Amino acid sequence: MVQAEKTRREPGERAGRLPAGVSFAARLSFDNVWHSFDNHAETLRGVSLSAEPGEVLCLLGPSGSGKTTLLRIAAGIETQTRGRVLLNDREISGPSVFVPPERRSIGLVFQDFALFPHLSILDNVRFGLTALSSSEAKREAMAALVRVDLEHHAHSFPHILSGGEQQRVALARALAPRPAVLLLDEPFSGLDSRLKDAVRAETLAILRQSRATAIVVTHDAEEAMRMGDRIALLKDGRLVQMGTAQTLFQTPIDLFAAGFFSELNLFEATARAGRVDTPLGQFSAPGTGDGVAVTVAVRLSGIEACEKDGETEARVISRRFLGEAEALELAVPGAETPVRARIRCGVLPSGARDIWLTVRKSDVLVFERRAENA
Ligand SMILES: Nc1ncnc2c1ncn2[C@@H]1O[C@H](COP(=O)(O)OP(=O)(O)OP(=O)(O)O)[C@@H](O)[C@H]1O
Repeated sequence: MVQAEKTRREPGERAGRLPAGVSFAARLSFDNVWHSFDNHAETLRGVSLSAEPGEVLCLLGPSGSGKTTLLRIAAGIETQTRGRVLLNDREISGPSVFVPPERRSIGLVFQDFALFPHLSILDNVRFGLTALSSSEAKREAMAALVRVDLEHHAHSFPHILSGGEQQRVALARALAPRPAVLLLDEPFSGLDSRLKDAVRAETLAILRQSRATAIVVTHDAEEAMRMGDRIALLKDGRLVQMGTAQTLFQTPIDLFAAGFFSELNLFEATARAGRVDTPLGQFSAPGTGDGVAVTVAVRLSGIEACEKDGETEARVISRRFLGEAEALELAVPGAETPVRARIRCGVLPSGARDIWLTVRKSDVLVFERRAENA
């Protein structure tokens, strides 16, 4: 299966061969959206966000944070309890408006692809093209299959296709009606990890070419960073932070956001004169008042280790080989629990025991301790 995937063209090549955009991209906005299932706690609590025309927006968050529910509300297969959904400033769902799913120009790709096993690939893709004549629907479906490079499988049945190919059929089916917005719910979660990177890159290329606005649900921060023009991070039904991957990674709004993007060592400290002391050294905490309790988060990847000339002494407790990197557990004077570090392989000689650490300042984040961070 993997071999066959490799013989295809690169995604970028496809863009040159086929006609450009197929959709009129639209802005999709959620305005103060609340939701709860009958007699259950709130699933969404006042979410307001917009996906801009033509952008790929990733909805990121842990399991149960409300990502799928938000997508289903946009598609019209779930209804919010309060708030509005707008497509290009036109309300498609609100207190007195409900545009049915088939009239929203919004396509949906499900987690499990949801292909009909008894229909050919072509008929699967044709399925949503009910507004067209039979011959037009066939032509459009074939064009959508060409777009995902699967026209040669038009008359095959889903079971003979690899997971990656099935995902592309699902994408072709969703794109065939030329939606203004495409919603993808964990589209790569069913794929073999070796296939994932290739299918993700291809999907992104196809989305760009289609020019549809896309909202992609994922719980994987790395995937969100690879795919999203912007990322909306959700927690417990609330929008925590929204921005580019760089913004969320470099300036996370709180400890939750920081921990979602990086593995962290945490130290509790008290700010004094704009600085905080930790077992890994003293760091600046600009703007933090004297006596304020803070959590200092140090990225595992921000700790460098060497045999001499570092800033903090440490003793190696354990080392685990991870290929390009090595995971270290270290005893550091003053630290109640082992400090973890992720260093490049080969930096420390095997058998190194007493070592020195240096922390990159850009990998230190200081957050005032609040109830939810504590
Ligand atoms: N039909 C339902 N009835 C009651 N509660 C539900 C129902 N479907 C989902 N929930 C709850 O609503 C919350 C949000 O679910 P949702 O599927 O939107 O989260 P999610 O972020 O997409 O999670 P996941 O990544 O696990 O799919 C969860 O706590 C879930 O248990």
